[in-house]
Amino acid sequence: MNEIAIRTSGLGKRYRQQWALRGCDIEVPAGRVVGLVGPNGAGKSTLMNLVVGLLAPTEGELEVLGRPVRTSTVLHRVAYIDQEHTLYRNFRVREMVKAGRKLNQRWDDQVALDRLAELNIPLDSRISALSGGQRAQVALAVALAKQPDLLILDEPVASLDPLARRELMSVLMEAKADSGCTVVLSSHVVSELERLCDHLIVLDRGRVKLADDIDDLLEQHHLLTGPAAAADDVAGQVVHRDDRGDRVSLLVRGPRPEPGSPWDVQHVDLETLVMHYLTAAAPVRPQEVAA
Ligand SMILES: Nc1ncnc2c1ncn2[C@@H]1O[C@H](COP(=O)(O)OP(=O)(O)OP(=O)(O)O)[C@@H](O)[C@H]1O
Repeated sequence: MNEIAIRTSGLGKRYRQQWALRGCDIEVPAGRVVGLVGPNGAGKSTLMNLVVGLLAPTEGELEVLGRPVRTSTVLHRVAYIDQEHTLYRNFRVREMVKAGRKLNQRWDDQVALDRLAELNIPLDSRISALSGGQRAQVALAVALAKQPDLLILDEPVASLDPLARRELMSVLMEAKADSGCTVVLSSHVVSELERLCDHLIVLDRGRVKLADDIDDLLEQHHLLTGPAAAADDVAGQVVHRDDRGDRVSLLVRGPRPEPGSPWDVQHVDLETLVMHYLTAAAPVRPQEVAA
């Protein structure tokens, strides 16, 4: 299947004078588990809110599951869990399930009820009386009962303790394996997502720094250490450079140096890769200078 779950072209969102997201070009193949990473204020929530139709773009194009978001019925194929876990706190769990049934065309009661039973969450409990981990699990059960083709989770584990995090992630991955839907998860922390995701988007100050399948990213990047005098001859894009006297360390996107070159070549792990992209100087684009 070659369907594209999310495609954006020149996508931008501005709040008054400030661009929260700009020049965003991404293409996420269907079926991926996508990690959306970046520091505070990078634009992660803004991008997610655009994808689920809660915000309208200021500029650019956005297609979700092959359709423009706001002009089609695509949104009933999308489920979204925000940082507050999108629940009515005065409702009982049973009432959340009932509301889901009423509001969603593709709703499957059994999906929600089976998951809640597996997690021992009583249907009579008030949402406000549940622990943070249980609330997150109810939100996930409700989202999965929508039978979405695209599931978006904005920092789903940020407020959870380590055990609740692990449990939520394991339920999520099990559900993903069952349904094959595309999942997008945001976090500040790469290590939190690394084991789960096969596609990565790195945002910083409203710009996409990196967007690709993780295997390809790790294949294409190398850490080189060698003589500073040879740095200008390295093939590929130097993402990050660290000078230490007459020696230099480079993170390079491109071909591996030939055997016999003066470079010591090492693989790069995902956390180091992202850190180097986030600390690399932001490129200045002509429209930013003019704006
Ligand atoms: N409703 C709003 N009005 C004005 N500015 C906003 C609004 N929402 C977000 N912003 C600004 O847009 C930028 C991107 O914010 P966004 O919430 O998308 O980032 P984020 O990566 O999700 O951050 P965090 O990790 O802190 O949640 C920030 O500078 C933020 O202050």
